[in-house]
Parts: sequence; structure tokens; C-alpha cells
Amino acid sequence: MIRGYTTEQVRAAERPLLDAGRPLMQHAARALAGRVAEHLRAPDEPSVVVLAGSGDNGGDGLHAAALLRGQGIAADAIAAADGFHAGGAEALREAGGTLHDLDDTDPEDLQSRLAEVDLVLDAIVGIGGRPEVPARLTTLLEAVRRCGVPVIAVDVPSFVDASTGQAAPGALAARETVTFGAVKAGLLLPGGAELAGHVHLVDLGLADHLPTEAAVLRLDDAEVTERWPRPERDATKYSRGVVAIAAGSPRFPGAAVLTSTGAARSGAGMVRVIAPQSVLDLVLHTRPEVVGHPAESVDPEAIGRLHALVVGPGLSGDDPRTRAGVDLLSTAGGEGARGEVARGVIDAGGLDAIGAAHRFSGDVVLTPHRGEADRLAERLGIDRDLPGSDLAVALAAATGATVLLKGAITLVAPADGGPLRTQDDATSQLATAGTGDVLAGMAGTLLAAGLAGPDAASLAAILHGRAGRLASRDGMLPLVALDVAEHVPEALGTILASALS
Ligand SMILES: NC(=O)C1=CN([C@@H]2O[C@H](COP(=O)(O)OP(=O)(O)OC[C@H]3O[C@@H](n4cnc5c(N)ncnc54)[C@H](O)[C@@H]3O)[C@@H](O)[C@H]2O)[C@@H](O)CC1
Ligand SMILES: Nc1ncnc2c1ncn2[C@@H]1O[C@H](COP(=O)(O)OP(=O)(O)O)[C@@H](O)[C@H]1O
Ligand SMILES: [K+]
Repeated sequence: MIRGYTTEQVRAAERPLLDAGRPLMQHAARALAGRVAEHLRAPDEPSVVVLAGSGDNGGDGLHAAALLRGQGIAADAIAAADGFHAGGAEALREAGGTLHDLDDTDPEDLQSRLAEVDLVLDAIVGIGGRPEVPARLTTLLEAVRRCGVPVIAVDVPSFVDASTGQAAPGALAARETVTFGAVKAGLLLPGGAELAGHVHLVDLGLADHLPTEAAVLRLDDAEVTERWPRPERDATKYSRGVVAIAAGSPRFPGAAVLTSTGAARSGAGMVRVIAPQSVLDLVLHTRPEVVGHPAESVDPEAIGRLHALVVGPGLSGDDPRTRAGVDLLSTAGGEGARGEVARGVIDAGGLDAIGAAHRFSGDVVLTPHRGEADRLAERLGIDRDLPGSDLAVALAAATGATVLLKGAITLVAPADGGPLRTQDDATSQLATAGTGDVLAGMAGTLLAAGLAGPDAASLAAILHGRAGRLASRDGMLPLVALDVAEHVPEALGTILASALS
């Protein structure tokens, strides 16, 4: 599990250490220099340029540059602010380095200097930074981008809000972010996460001073290994969990195949599909293990035992199955709301059937992409222009459900106000029709097995992303939605095997 903390939480945790006179900056700079030296192992005469701001982030960069010079690495700096960190600048000068003034540097000289260096250290602003690039720095940042030199971000990529991830247009993308004391929440959230590259955490001894509850969480292999359901020795298909799927229509029959395959491949004890006979014929042709229930004559008794219901893929918002399914999952509101099935997934057309009167439990997972989330927000009177992380949290609070907001980074907002989860396991090859249906089926199986809403949503997102990566050879090759479902067992096997070795 990776825990992400806000700027406020990090500053509060640093305070007692600073008050006790702990030299945190020296410690940070030493670790940073060490990490930079590792990146520079190959070149003969390595050289580094530090873009140094006026605050402590600049101080970290300048001190690291001084230490690098001590190791025979040509490190110099450009003052990317009106002032500079006095202690850092002095250390660099004493080590024989130069702090260039940006205003005195000819743009062409700058470009040719940057073209010669092996690495740029982005130490303009850290956790004190606002997400806007000052006009006088745009040429500098553009020049760095143009010459393609790798960037290491110091603490956070400059001009990214370390708490929210909000990033200024024009902020530099890093190959790696060397972050101090604690992972900043903004490095795990959309915006910051795309710019941070690999996040390398430097331990500054803050652990005892950080709050017990982080702002955001990222679950990883350890949580998958611990929480992914495995059948007991005396398991039956019923004890593993029966997932019922109301999906697929004459217009979108394939959605039922994709959802049921996602569910079956994730280890459901039984998958039931409720759909028109023509859709069932297609499903049973590809997935003979599915138990079909014709929607034309659906009899609740005949459906028998079910532990979770997935409603919506390939359905319109006003399909009778959609309305009945959403009402069944709702504990309040909706016509005939019975709340008999307290767990399940509402996806696609199902989301369009949710109104202000509906209320769900946290074991109901809503799985909107951004467009669906915006429409739902509008109906519930929530500002649709909120950043994704705030929107997911607001939707969870308004509906009582767990909200899984799909995208390049998938966010999972628990309804109880617990930390937002942010999963970054996917590949953009997943941006293809039908992959969301597979995800809905996967989450349905995990709910049917008894996982709580937030865990079912997070684990489904992780495995969906990993299966997509396997199916596309780490994003190199195109995939189709069914490939994702078919690769779930192998993706899970890889995670479990590495945990056991
Ligand atoms: N506080 C601590 O204990 C430690 C802090 N460290 C470093 O200190 C950093 C925080 O330092 P500071 O608090 O001095 O803040 P920063 O160095 O992040 O930024 C400070 C300055 O940048 C200016 N600024 C902010 N946004 C700007 C923008 N968009 N355009 C132009 N100027 C902008 C601010 O007005 C301020 O003067 C951390 O990120 C980390 O790198 C480390 O040395 C480790 C220990
Ligand atoms: N650029 C991207 N990078 C990583 N994953 C993505 C990207 N775009 C989409 N995805 C993932 O692909 C899936 C798409 O789901 P969705 O939009 O519901 O598609 P559909 O409705 O066609 O099934 C989601 O799991 C989403 O997180
Ligand atoms: K920085």
C-alpha cells in the first residue's frame, strides 16, 4: 500500500523534527544526489543542470548539486526565480559550481547548454508551489522539453499542487520524482501522477509523526494477494458467490458477453445473465457456463440465490431491467425500492437511472467514466466541473455508494469518507469500447464473494489494468475488450506468484 499525504500533513509531521534541529535538507540533498548519481552511471563525463527556485526546494537542488560535484559530476544551476536559497547557493559555489542568472542567459546559449547535459533537476518549487508557471519561465521549460533531456523532479514536479495533483499547463514531466519524508497525495492523483514518473521515496524519519489516516491510498500486489478471494477447501459454487448480470440488449448484445466473461474469469461461483433470449443465445454460445434467464419472463424465484447484481452494461436508462435493478440495489427511493440485494455494481445505462431519491450502501459500486459521472452529478445537483478526485468523493457522499471513476488513473471513493484510492495499473490500450463492461463483471464477482465495496472496486481496477497490460504486452499492442477478461487469471497468477516467491 502506498499512502499519500497532503502538504499540510507533511509540514505538520516535519515540524517536530525541524524544531529538534534535525538537518532535514542536508539529509534530503544527500539522498537526492545519490539517486541522481545512480541515473548517471553510464555517461563518461556526466553533467547535470539544476533549475533552482528561491525556496527550500531550490535549496535541496543546490545542495545536491554541490554534493554531486564532490563526486566528480559537473553540476551547475540556473536561478529560476528572483532570489535563490542562500545556503544552497553558497554550498554550490564552494564546490566550484556556478549559479547562472536566467535573465543573463541568451536563449540560444541556454538551448545548447541544455542539449549537452545528461540530466535536469527540477527544483523550482516543491510543496510550496502553486499550479501556475510564471511567464518568464515558459521559455526555459520549453527548452528543456525540446531537447528531450531526462528530468528528475525534486520532491514534486514543479507547479503541481502536492495535495490535489492539479498541474499547471506547461509543467515539466519527470522520469522520476525523488520525494522526501512521505509520498505527496498529488503524486498519486490525476495531473501530478502523469508528470511524476517513477516515485522514489526518501525516508526522513517522518513515519511516527504522520497521521494514521493518509489522504489517499494506492493498493498494490500485497493487498491483492491478501484480499483476492480464494475458494476454501470445501467451497461450493454458492459459497464462492453467485453474480447476476442484467446487461445486453438487442442494440448492444455484446455487453452481456463482456460483463459475464469479466465475472466468470474473476472466479465467480456462478454467473447468471438476465437478458432477452436473442442476447442469451449469444452469451451461451461464448460462455456455456452462464445460467441464462430470459428477460421476457423473468421470475424472481427462478433467479434463485444471488449475492451481487450487476446492472447496466448495454442497457438504456429506461429499460425495465435497468430501473428494476437499480431499485433493487437502492435502500431508499426509486419506484418499489426494496433494497433486497444490498450489493452490486451499477454501470453504463444503470447510472442514468439513478435519481436524487435513490440511496445505496457502500457495497454498491457505481462505475462511471467521466461523461457518466458528469451527467449523474448534474442530476444530483453537484458541480460537474469539479476535479475528478473531488467529483468521485462528492458522488459517493451524495449516493451512499462506493464510486469508481474510470480513466487513465482510476479513482475509488468510499462512501464512508475514508481515504480516496487511486489506482494506476492500466495502459491507454484499454481505451477501447467494451473494456468497462469487463470491469463491471469483475467487480460484481468480488462483491458476490463478500468483499466490501471499496476493496471490490480497487481490486477489480488493479486486475483490469494489469490484465490489459498483459494482453497488450505492456501497452505496445492493441487489444479488444474480451482479451482483458481472458488475461485476468494470468495477471492474478503473476501477482500471487511474485508474492509467494
Ligand atoms: N520543510 C522541510 O522540513 C523540508 C523541506 N524540504 C524541501 O522544501 C520544499 C518546500 O520548500 P518551501 O516551503 O520553501 O517552498 P518551495 O521551495 O516549494 O516554494 C517556495 C517559493 O516559491 C514561490 N512560488 C510558489 N508557487 C510559485 C509559482 N507558481 N510561481 C512562482 N513562484 C512560486 C513561493 O512564493 C515561495 O517563495 C519541499 O518541497 C522540499 O523540497 C526538504 O529540504 C526536506 C525538509
Ligand atoms: N487512457 C487510458 N489509460 C488507461 N486506462 C484507460 C484509459 N482510457 C480508458 N481506460 C480504462 O478503460 C475502461 C473503459 O471503460 P468505459 O469508458 O466504461 O468503456 P465502455 O463503456 O466502452 O466499456 C476503464 O476501465 C478505464 O479506466
Ligand atoms: K520541484
